[in-house]
Amino acid sequence: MRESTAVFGGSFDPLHNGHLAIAREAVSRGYCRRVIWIPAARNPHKHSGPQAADELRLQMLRRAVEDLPWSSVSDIEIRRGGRSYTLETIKQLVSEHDLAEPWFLLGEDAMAGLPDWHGYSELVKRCSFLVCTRSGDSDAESERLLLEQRLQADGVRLRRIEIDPIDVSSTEIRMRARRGQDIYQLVPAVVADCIVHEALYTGIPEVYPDICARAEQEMSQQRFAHSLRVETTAMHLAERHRVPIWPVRLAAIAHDLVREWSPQRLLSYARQFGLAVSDQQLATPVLLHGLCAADLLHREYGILHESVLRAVAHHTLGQRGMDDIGKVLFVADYAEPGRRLPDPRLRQALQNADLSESCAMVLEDQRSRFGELSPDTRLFYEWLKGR
Ligand SMILES: Nc1ncnc2c1ncn2[C@@H]1O[C@H](COP(=O)(O)OP(=O)(O)O)[C@@H](O)[C@H]1O
Repeated sequence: MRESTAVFGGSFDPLHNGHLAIAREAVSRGYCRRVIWIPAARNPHKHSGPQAADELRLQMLRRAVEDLPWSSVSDIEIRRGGRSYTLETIKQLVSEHDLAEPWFLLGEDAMAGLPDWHGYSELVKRCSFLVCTRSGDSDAESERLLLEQRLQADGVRLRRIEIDPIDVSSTEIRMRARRGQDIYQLVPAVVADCIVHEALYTGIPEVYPDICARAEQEMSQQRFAHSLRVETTAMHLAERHRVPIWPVRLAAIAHDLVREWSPQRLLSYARQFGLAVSDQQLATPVLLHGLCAADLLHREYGILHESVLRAVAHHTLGQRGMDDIGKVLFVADYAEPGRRLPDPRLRQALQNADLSESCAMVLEDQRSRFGELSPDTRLFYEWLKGR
């Protein structure tokens, strides 16, 4: 059947609910019976390539559409490598799959740039274009019509699908992932799981080796060995409590990065970069080492992951509202196997407790050893106990 296949090309870095919605509309409105998703190796109109590796983008896409009988994924552009020219792709698809004239599925933002596509005049003879536009956007309507007339004069065969706008973009998802914010509302769950598991777009796996090397170089041997044990303990805890591993690893290896700085150096760093210093930290500057390490991760390594930064900043005194990554670091720092605990049963108890109970047990142990908790830590304890 002519024009029953739509080719949907894009970077899919990553695939999101907006992409899925337009493909679904194209099928449910009867324009095509199937959609072939084609992740680009490299979009020729963008300065930089995709951030996620080809294999991962492909894997996310495959998992996201595997239950949609009208969908299939092709890796021809990734296999071809280099700039992904749609003309080459269409020619190859037509010859390999005996496709009649296919549709090419496009978002509205891409429509205006069509005349600049490689081999434009040949491309428009080989496929028709299905363009998704925002319904109800009357301001843009006259501009749209002008553009359509221009394209039609060039021989472009074009159909519009009006859809309710889906306000989501891959850029937004990458930014949210970088900050460690929730993305489950914006992408299929399998895609979100993959992004979280691989720490995609966070920059964490990329900077981790440098930070680890710096920790080894700048810390005493003893302290570096402690950091490594905290990391291992934290990874076990993270696995047991289903907390993402990469942010935990980074927080653990970096938490004491500046622990051996002198009080003067900590105070002058905090002053230089305008960090808010509490009275307690002013009186005992070593308490600033978490805050300074978190600031350094952000400033020198571009880490924006909010949970990692908070976990590192507050690993010594704890914090009301601490999330799971913070709790894992807090517990691992106290209970790593190199620490001598007065009550050996604590380690055993931590095996079975949930993360909030574990933090509370650590605080109770600290109180029995060192006396009253500091005011901030008391607030943390009361919060953990639901008070
Ligand atoms: N929220 C959205 N609603 C409708 N179309 C979209 C949306 N997001 C992206 N698109 C369209 O999906 C296609 C693929 O987008 P993308 O993966 O960002 O790849 P690229 O920008 O590299 O082409 C483009 O044609 C784009 O216009």
